[in-house]
Amino acid sequence: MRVSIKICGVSTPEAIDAAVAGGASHIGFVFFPPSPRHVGFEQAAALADRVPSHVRKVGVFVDPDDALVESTVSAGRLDALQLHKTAPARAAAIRSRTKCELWGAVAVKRREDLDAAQRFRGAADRILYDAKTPEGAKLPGGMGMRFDWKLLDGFPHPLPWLLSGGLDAANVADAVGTAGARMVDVSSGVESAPGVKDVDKIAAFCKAVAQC
Ligand SMILES: O=C(O)c1ccccc1NCC(=O)[C@H](O)[C@H](O)COP(=O)(O)O
Repeated sequence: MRVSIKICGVSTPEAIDAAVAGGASHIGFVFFPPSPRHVGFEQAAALADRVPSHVRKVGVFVDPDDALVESTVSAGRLDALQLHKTAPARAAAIRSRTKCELWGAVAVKRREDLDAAQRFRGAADRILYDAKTPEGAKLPGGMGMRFDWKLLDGFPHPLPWLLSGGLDAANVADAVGTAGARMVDVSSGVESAPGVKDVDKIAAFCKAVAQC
């Protein structure tokens, strides 16, 4: 069965073109100013114009307020919202208000961290399992950190889900096989420097996923 791909933290037309050429189903725009991948409203609008309609646009947020969500959904013509560090009740409210597909990010280091996924039942449409970044880290994602993929093996997922955290062309086949993922997300693993997407790495990642 085909494994779907989200290329996250895209901020240039070249990276969009590479993701689309590689067969990505989703492209992520980060709306979080401390991130090297942050895009503003006008930039998001211009990038969105470049994304063909069969590829879904995902806004990535850290516990956003309503004003930010509304402005970016409109500017980036977003199809889905990926919320980090956001309580399930708040996620449900944003989902109800925007009518966008809602993805709840679950930060994982130990097995008990997976309990958070259950709390998104009824509040989200999909779970993104991502590596938990260290206490006090500037970013809750996009840091190239992995977690133990074996934690997901046999886990009773409450919702459709995707695997994230420290993936790259060299390890994605192992990750998919170990976790049983049908969808993967990558950011720093297809970059040459923080926030700088590398079109060759995007192509290599997509090729590696296609061979899973
Ligand atoms: O990527 C960011 O800068 C970011 C900032 C704030 C919240 C989330 C962020 N990224 C979330 C993602 O979906 C990343 O793709 C995911 O964490 C995996 O990143 P990486 O380990 O670098 O592949």
